[in-house]
Amino acid sequence: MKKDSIWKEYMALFRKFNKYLKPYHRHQLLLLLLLITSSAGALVTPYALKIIIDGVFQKGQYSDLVQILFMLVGVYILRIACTIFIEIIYTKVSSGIIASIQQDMVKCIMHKPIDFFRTTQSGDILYTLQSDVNNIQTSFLSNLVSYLIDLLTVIGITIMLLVLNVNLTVISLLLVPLIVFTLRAFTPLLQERFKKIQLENERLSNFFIEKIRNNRLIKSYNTYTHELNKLRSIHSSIVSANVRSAIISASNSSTLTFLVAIGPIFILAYGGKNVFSGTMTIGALIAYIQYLNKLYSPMVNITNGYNGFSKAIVSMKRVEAYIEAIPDATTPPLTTQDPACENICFEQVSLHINGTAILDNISLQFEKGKIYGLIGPSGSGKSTIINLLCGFMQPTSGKVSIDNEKSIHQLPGWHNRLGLVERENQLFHDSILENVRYGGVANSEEKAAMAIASAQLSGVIDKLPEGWHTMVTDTGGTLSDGQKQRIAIARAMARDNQLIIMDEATASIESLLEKKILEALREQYKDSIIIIVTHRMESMQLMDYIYEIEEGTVKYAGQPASFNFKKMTVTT
Ligand SMILES: Nc1ncnc2c1ncn2[C@@H]1O[C@H](COP(=O)(O)OP(=O)(O)OP(=O)(O)O)[C@@H](O)[C@H]1O
Repeated sequence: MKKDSIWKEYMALFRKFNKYLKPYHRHQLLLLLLLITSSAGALVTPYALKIIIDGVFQKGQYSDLVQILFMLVGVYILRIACTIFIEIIYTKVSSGIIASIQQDMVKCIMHKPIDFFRTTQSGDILYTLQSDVNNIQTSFLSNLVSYLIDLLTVIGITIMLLVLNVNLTVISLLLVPLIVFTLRAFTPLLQERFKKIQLENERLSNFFIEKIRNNRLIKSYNTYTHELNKLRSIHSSIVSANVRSAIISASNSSTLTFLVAIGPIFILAYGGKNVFSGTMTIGALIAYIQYLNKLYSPMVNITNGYNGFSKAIVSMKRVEAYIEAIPDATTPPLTTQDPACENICFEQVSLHINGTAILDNISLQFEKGKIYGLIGPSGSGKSTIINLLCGFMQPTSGKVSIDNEKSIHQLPGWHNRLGLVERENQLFHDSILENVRYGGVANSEEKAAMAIASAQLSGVIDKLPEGWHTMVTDTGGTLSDGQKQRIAIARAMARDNQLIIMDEATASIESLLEKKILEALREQYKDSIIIIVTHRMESMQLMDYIYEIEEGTVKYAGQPASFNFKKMTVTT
C-alpha cells in the first residue's frame, strides 16, 4: 500500500476510535493542564538555584533564602498532588474507554450471524476482546498524553534554539528527515512482527480453551504428553516471533537513539569551528548544547513511543472489525400490530451456502396447539430449518412467514416469543433459579417453580442442600447431562412463548421423563407451536405431525401413525 494511503487509513482508524475519547475531552484537558503544571514545576528548581547563587548570596539576606526554600517545598507538594490527580484521572479515563470499547465489541459479537461462530474460534474472539483492547490502553492511551507533553517540550526548545542560533538549529534539524525515514522503514516491519505475535497468541488462547473443554477426552486417551508437545511447539513459535520482533524493535530504537544522540556532536564540531573563528561565544555554545541536551530525552521518547503506536494500530485494526455497525442491543417490544402467531409457513424455501443447496424448495406449515416432530438423518437440514425459524438466517429464496403476513426476519421482537432449547449445555455460572429465569424472562418465583416442575426437575432440586439457589458453573458442575437439559427446558417453559423449539433437547433424558415433559408442554402451551427435533422413535410417536427431512427436502409430511418407522435410514 502507498505511504499516503497508509496515513489516510491510520487517520480514518483514529477517527473511528475518537468517539471513545470524546466523552472524556474535559478530563483530557484537565490531565493536560496537570501534566504541564507538573513538568513546569520540574523546571523551577534550576532557576531557583540560579536566583539563590546569583542574587540571594550576592546581595540578599538569609530570610530571602528561607522564603525561596519554602516556595520550593510548596512546588514539590504541588507536583505530588498533580501526580496523584494525574494517576486518578488517567485510570478513570483509560478504564472507561476500554470498558466502552469492550461493551461495543460484545454487542457486535453477540449480534454476529451464527455462521460467524461456526467459522471463528473462541480463542480468537477472546484474545481480541482482552489482549488487543488492553494493548490499545497500554500502547496508545498511556502513550498519548506523555507524547503530547514531549512534543510541546520539543517545540518549545526548538524555538529557544532558533532564538540562540539559526544556523546551528538548521544543522540540528537536518537529522529530522533521517529520523522520519528510519521510522517509516521500521514501522511496517514492526507491525508485521506484532501481527504475527498476536496470531501466535491467539493460537495459544484457542489451545487453552480447547484443552479445558476436552479435558475428559485428554484424560481418557491419556494424551497429556501429546498435548504438552503441541503446547511446546506453540510456545517455541511465540518465543521466536518475540525474539524477531525484539531484534527489529531494538535495531529501530538504537538507530533512532544514535541519530538523536549524534546531534550534539555535530553541533560541537560546527559550533566549535565558529568559536575558533570568533563568530560565536563559548557561553552561547554551552547554552545551546544545554538546550540540545534537554531536547534529547523527549526526542528519544517520541521516536521510541512511535513503536507503541504502531503496535496499537495493529490492535486497533483487529478491534475495528468488531466495532463497526454496532447494533442496538434492545429488542423492540411487541405491538398489537405484530401477528398473533396462529401459524408459521415455509413457502418454497431454499437456502444455499457457497453454491450448495442446504434446503431445496421446501414447504412446511406449523399451526398453534400442535407438537411437530422434525426428523431425518444427520446433516439433512433440520438445524438449518430451526435457524430460519429463529430468524438466525434468511432463506436464499422463498419465505418464512408468520400468519401469512410478515417474514420472521422482519419481526425484531420475535425473539421475545421464542423458546429455543438445544442439545448442548446452555448454562451460565449462576444459581439454578437464575438460570431458569435468565435475563428476567420469568420475573416471579412462582413462574420459575412451575417451569421447574413441568421440566421434571423438582425432585432433583429438592435433594440439593441449597435447593434452587445452588450455584452451577457454565459447564453445569456436578449436574448430569439430563439435569442440565432439564434446566434449559425449564428456562424455555418459564415464559409465555408462542414457539418452543427443542433441538435434540431431550437426548439425555430418559423416555419416561421426556414423555412427562411433552405432556406438560402440551398442557401449558395449548396456544403455541411446539417443534421437536429428535432421533428417538419413541418420541416421534408422541408428536401430532411429523416432517421427515432428507437432503434438504421434505421426504414425509403427516401423522406419526402413518409413518413407516422401520424404513428410517441411517445416513452418515
Ligand atoms: N454455514 C454452513 N456452511 C456450509 N455448510 C453448512 C453450513 N451450515 C450447515 N451446513 C451443511 O448443511 C447441512 C445440513 O446441516 P444441519 O445442521 O441443518 O443438519 P441437521 O439435520 O441438523 O444434522 P444433525 O442431525 O446432525 O444435527 C449439513 O451438510 C451441513 O454440513
